[in-house]
Amino acid sequence: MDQSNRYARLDLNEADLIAGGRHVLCAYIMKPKAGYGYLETAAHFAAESSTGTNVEVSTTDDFTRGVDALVYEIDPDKELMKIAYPVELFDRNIIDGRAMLCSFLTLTIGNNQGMGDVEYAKMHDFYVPPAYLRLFDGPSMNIADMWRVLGRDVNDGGMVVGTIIKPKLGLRPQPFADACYEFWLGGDFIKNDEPQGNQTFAPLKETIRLVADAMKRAQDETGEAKLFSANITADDHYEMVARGEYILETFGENADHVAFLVDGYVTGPAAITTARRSFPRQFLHYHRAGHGAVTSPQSMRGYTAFVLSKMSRLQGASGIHTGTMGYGKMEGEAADKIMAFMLTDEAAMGPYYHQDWLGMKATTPIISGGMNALRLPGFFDNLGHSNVIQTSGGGAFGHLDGGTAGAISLRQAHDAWKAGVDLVTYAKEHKELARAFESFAHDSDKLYPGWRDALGVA
Ligand SMILES: O=C(COP(=O)(O)O)[C@H](O)[C@H](O)COP(=O)(O)O
Ligand SMILES: [Mg+2]
Repeated sequence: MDQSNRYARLDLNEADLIAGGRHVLCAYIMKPKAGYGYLETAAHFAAESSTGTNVEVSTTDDFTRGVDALVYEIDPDKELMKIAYPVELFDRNIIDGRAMLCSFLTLTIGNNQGMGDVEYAKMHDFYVPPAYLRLFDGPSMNIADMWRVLGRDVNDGGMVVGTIIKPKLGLRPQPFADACYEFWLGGDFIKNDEPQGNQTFAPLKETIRLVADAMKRAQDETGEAKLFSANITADDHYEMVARGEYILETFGENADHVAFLVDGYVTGPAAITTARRSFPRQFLHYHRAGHGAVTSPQSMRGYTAFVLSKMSRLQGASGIHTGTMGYGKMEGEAADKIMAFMLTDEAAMGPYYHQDWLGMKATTPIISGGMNALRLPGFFDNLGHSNVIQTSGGGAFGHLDGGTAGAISLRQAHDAWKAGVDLVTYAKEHKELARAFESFAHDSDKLYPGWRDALGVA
């Protein structure tokens, strides 16, 4: 059944829809299955994503028609389809009338992902009007709060030097805490790797007790504040809260040095909101393991990493992984920096829509995945600043002289970039950085040809 006479309004103008403030706009790359017309499929997509189904139903009334999602633009050659969703379509909490991200997803990227007439459809951008934006929690904390704990400038405090405890799994509590202590002697911030939780060989309660003690000892030794991002990801809301409460109680006077890591792709928006609302005074660290299944450029369905990032700011993530924009080991490219700008700026342009955040706090980009000291300058040049959390797991614990030297080499690379000094020149006076060149020689050869002669390494 062709529903384009009801669910398509190609006469609608995007600027008018935005000025009207009544619609959430979504841009998709959509291809119909062979034999289906573009507009007809787009209209069926909008129907299935709002008030309709594949046939007319007798229960539809005039009010229903007023909240139809509408296809307002198509470009079949570019496979582009844009849909306007009336804000009233989205479910609201009974407890406080606020918005919920799961409802946004259920409609805009729900059943439409499995339709028989759609070859593929992927969301590349969305626009949120002020009336809907203000119903989201947004972040309560971000990197500024970390800078405050670290005693830095709260507007331009620079890179938070971080790591991920490696190996990814398989350390018992004491060696885990020892690795933390070692890194903290040179660095600022440690996160649990995302699968680390309450394995039988490393019970959370015992591990956290030892890590809290390691933090105290590292702070005494260095005279600096240290930060830990503890994984509280779980299926069960109560389990997450139990973990969070135990962790805060155990860190005691250092509880404000603790972030909570939630793996928000595998657990979904409910776990992010659990952390956001149960622990509004903690930095909420959104890890996104698994997102590549839908966000990879190879995947033609789901949504992009840009969309994932933008959603995380609405939900209230303090920080989210944004990949390494082509400078690390994970898939990504330099142009991914628009993802970071959408997270941090008061207003930013996405691939299709300009978004004004109306004062909603920024979400901090977390840069991670195959990074080390040598890769940082190129990364910062591309981004244009270094106000990010950067975690190097292998890049710290893979340093030939261990985790402390690894941490120091990362800080030195950041200092060199800040000072505008070439990394090889800086390494002549900074031995941990020089040893990073030797530790990650494959990268050094590629990024800094001639480093061997300059640093006197065979
Ligand atoms: O454990 C790591 C990186 O370890 P290492 O530094 O040893 O590579 C993170 O889970 C990845 O950063 C995830 O990817 P992304 O940050 O792109 O979500
Ligand atoms: Mg990891």
